[in-house]
Amino acid sequence: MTRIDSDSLRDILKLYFIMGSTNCYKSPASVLKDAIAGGITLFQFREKGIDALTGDAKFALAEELQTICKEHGIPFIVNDDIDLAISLEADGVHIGQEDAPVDEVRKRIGDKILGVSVHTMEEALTAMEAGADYFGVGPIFPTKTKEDAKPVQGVQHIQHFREKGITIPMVGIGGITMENALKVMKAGADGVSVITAISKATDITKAAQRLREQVEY
Ligand SMILES: C=C1C=NC(C(F)(F)F)=NC1=N
Repeated sequence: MTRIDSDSLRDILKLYFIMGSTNCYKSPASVLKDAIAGGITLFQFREKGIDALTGDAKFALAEELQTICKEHGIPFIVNDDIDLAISLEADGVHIGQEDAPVDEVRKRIGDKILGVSVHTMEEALTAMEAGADYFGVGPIFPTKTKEDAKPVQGVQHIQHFREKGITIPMVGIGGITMENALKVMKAGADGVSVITAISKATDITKAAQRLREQVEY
C-alpha cells in the first residue's frame, strides 16, 4: 500500500463529518447513516468529552460506525486514539499538537491517512516534514464543541498558508455551518469539517446536502 495522493485526498476532504456519542441526540449509527445519505465524503470518529464512552463500549461503537462507513465507501478516520485505529485497521488517524509526535505516529500507522491539527506556520511546516497528509486548521469560527479550543482565527491562517505556497490538503474546522462554509472554501480550504451543524440538525440529511452544495461551489 502507498500513501494516498494529495488530489484524491482533496476530493475526500470536501465534507468531513466528525462525531462521537456525545455529539448526538439519537443513536450515532442513525446520525451517521443520515449524514452519509446527505453526501458527507469522510468520517472521523471522535469520542471525547465528559460523557464519552471508553474501553469496550468505545471500541464497539467505533466498530459499528466503521462498518457503516465501509458499506457506503466512506473512509473512516479515528481521532487521537492510535491504538484503536490500528486495532480496527482504520483508514487513518487525526492527531492534535498535544498528542504523540507526528513522525512517531507516521511510523506506527504506515501509509494510512494522517491528519494533524495546526495553528501556526511553524506547526504546519513541522507537521509536513514529519509526514502529515492533511491539516485541520481552526477554530475558524466560535465553537461550543471543543472546550479547550484555541482562539478563534477566522480564515486568516488558511489564507496565509496558501499565500506562502503551502499546497498540502487542508480543512477548516470550528463553528462551520451552511452559512459560512463557502467563505472557508474561498479562503483556500479543500474542505470543511463539521460536527454540530450536521449531528444536531433537525434534518441531518438535508443539513449535509446543503453543506455539500456549499463546498462544491
Ligand atoms: C481537533 C481537530 C481539528 N481538525 C480536525 C480535522 F478536521 F479532521 F482536520 N479534527 C479534529 N479533531
